[in-house]
Amino acid sequence: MSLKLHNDAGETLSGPKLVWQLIAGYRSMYLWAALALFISTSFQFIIPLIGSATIDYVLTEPEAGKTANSSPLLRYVMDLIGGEELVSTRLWIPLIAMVIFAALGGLFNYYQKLAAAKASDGICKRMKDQLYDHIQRLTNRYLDHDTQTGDLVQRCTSDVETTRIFLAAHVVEIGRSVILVLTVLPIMLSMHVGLTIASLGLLPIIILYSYLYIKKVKHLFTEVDEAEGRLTSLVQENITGIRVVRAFGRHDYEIEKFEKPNSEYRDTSLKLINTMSWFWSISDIVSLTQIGIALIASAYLAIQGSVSVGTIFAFLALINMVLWPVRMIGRILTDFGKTSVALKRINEILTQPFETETDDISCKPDTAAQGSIELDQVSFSHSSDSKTVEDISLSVSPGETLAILGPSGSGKTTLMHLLLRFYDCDSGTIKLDGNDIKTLDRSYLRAQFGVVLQEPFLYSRSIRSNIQFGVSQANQIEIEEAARMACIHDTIQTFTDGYETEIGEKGITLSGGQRQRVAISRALLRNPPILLLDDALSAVDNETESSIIQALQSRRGKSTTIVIAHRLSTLAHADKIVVLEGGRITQFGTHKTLTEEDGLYQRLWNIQTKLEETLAAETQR
Ligand SMILES: Nc1ncnc2c1ncn2[C@@H]1O[C@H](COP(=O)(O)OP(=O)(O)OP(=O)(O)O)[C@@H](O)[C@H]1O
Repeated sequence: MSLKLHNDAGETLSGPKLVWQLIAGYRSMYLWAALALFISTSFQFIIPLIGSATIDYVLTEPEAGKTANSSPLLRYVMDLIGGEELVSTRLWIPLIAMVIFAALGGLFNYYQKLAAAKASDGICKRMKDQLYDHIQRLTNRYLDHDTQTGDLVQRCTSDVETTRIFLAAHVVEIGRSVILVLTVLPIMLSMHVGLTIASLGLLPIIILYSYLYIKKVKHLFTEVDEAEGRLTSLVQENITGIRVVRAFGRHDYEIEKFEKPNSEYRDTSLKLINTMSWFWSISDIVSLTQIGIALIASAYLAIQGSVSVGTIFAFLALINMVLWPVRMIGRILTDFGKTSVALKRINEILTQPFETETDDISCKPDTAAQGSIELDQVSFSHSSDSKTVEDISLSVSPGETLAILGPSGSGKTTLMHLLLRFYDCDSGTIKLDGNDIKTLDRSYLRAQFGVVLQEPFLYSRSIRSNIQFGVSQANQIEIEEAARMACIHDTIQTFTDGYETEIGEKGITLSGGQRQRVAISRALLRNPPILLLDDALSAVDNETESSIIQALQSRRGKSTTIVIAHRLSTLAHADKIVVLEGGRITQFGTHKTLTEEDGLYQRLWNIQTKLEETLAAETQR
């Protein structure tokens, strides 16, 4: 059952509606917990009443007026445990009765807590699953511009935990408070109306005060949560970039940079603690005043002889039973304030549109693509300032190799992202096998590509599971074949654990070139109709580069290949070469035609061949 925490207008629900929606699917479990709570609370009531009845009918001298002023309820309780004649000779009866009721109360309390914990853990697991699932499907625009990784992590962990604590400890506690107030009140009223008013008169004030106070300070919970989110993001970024910090000797700068959000977090936390301390102190003063008033009123009525000692004993025990949960209402409201802020932040993610939200799929072929690609007047901008790629038209036939060259920032990677529909082009069309990719199912579309991104990301898992990432059922022979083509098989064999070698945080660190080659193996293992290599050989040496190119050429005709590179040696073999400058195609041809044509390609060719000649001459000397 999926979680829906907002109304039709997309606003996060609030108050009881939010809690009701949150516990959807687990309401019956909470009902059982509430029932257990009710039974456990009832047993708790009986204990002081047994004590009071024993005081009034057995322990107090039966002077005129005293037992006569005892309440009918205590009379009933005394009869229930056997009557004063029996109890006066067997004082252990009330004692055993109290122990039995306490034990039964404890047992039901245990069940109540277990049911609430199961429900809260279940709700939060569902919430985390849903968040994780949703994050996988968010649009690239949202991930690029509207959020930070650390903040996302905080929402999925700390905010969910805040919710869990509230659900485990407080949802049933609200029930307890309501049950207590609703049951204790008639019991007290049945015993003595005046003393009840004196004992509970401040209760509405405490409840109203708690409600208004928490409402007023709720914004502080948001501030603390946001400050924590900023801090988490900074820590996450810093740990990821720790080598850069060290290489540039920027520890002091980074420590100083950390100081500000860290201080902000401390200051907002302190502000919240200070505000809440005031809240608790004032609520304590009112509660203690309430007990004081009850004590004075009891003493006055006892001196007058209008209430029995047992009634006073019962009242004092019952006031404590009610005041504690009423004071808990303050804590519940506080935690509910925190939880509703956390849920709002969680809901912000859950209400983000999926990247597939506006898809209008009219075409989902059953077979793999042939691999023909056609771009017709494609334009796209990352921001409203300028176009990232403009008016791009080109075509690649199945099995052909297209190379893209261009200065940094000219839009090469963006073009690749458009092919994969990480973004949709603003105008123009991209077709795969004659079908507009906007009409194709995204997972079908992406399954047609083997991609090596510019910064290949590898998981902290074994080399095998990294290569196997896109084809989990691939066997050892297929994995090794892909690794051989990417010229990484021999290197893997030198590792003690071979393909089982753990990489990343859990194991060895691969060099940049090795990472690229593992990523190429991963892409090749899919045997994709289209292979996209974005600067995928930039970190490998010339010799390995030429071996990989040879291996790729041996696959010629099997896949359409699109290669982005800065080194002309990587591009020269391509069937077609496109030169991209400032987001536009400025040259188009083959290596031969472009070396003869005035332009960027020729200039780079001249520089690179001259460099190679100089190097060769230097080596001969
Ligand atoms: N997610 C993004 N949000 C905003 N702008 C972006 C984003 N990605 C890229 N850009 C901008 O788009 C332009 C083209 O970037 P792109 O990565 O496509 O260039 P490139 O030709 O692949 O560069 P390089 O050769 O350095 O990899 C750059 O000006 C870059 O700043």
